[in-house]
Amino acid sequence: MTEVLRLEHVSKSFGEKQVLRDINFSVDSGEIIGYIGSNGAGKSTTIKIILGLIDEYDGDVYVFGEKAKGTIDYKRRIGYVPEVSDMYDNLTAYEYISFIGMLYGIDSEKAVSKAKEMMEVFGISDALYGRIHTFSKGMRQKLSIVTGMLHNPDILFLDEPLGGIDANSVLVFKEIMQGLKTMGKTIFYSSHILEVVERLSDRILLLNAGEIVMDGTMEDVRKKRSDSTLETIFNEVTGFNDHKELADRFIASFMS
Ligand SMILES: Nc1ncnc2c1ncn2[C@@H]1O[C@H](COP(=O)(O)OP(=O)(O)OP(=O)(O)O)[C@@H](O)[C@H]1O
Repeated sequence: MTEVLRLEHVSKSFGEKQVLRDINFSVDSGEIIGYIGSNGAGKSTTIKIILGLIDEYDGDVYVFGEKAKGTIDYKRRIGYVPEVSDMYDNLTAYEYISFIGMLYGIDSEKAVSKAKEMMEVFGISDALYGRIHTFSKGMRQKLSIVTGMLHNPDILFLDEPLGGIDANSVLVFKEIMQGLKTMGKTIFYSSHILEVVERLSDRILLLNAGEIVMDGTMEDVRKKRSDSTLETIFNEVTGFNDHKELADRFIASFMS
């Protein structure tokens, strides 16, 4: 196995607020990493640092063995499906795909024909000439998955990729992930849908308040904890067991 990603002592603050504290981990090629944590734990920030979208941070990030800061070469080998896609809404899907293809040096016709087939799989190829601002949330997300993979990346970063995606397409998506894994692709996957994370991941990294508090395979994790699902383990590790009281409080607030 070849190491494709390493974070050493990565810390990040926004103003006074420290978001990441001394993050250390490495990832080998072909691994599927489930990166989980509560809202605001710092998952997207970590991914953006790795991708070079945030460049002010402490510590070091190595991608494909090279220090990431100031380098852009590795970006061609990386795919990114962001949590919220920043698309050019006035473009048609066709135009957007051609544009993304161009950024990656893929001929426009080739990019569109590849993307059209991928869109067919997700049942949205009819929208190829539609303007993106007319797309539903799920359609946008599917287009984002298509464009994130168009250039056949070696590592794929998926930040909550299933938002708005229908149950049938989720099944297809899970099979795609398994297929990519068989091909030796590396997948770094962040999601709150723990049932999917549990099923897909070789390894779980759990981020709590900016620190990695768990790093292991599902088997390792289960051995250490008596609970059997990732959801209960997540609740336990993040010290969360008052959901009933919180729900009662929430209801009481608007009833008063
Ligand atoms: N550009 C920014 N400026 C200031 N604060 C930021 C910025 N980006 C993120 N933060 C803060 O950093 C913290 C971590 O945010 P991040 O988006 O990484 O969390 P996350 O784990 O991905 O959360 P979620 O599960 O809700 O998507 C949050 O408190 C957020 O408000």
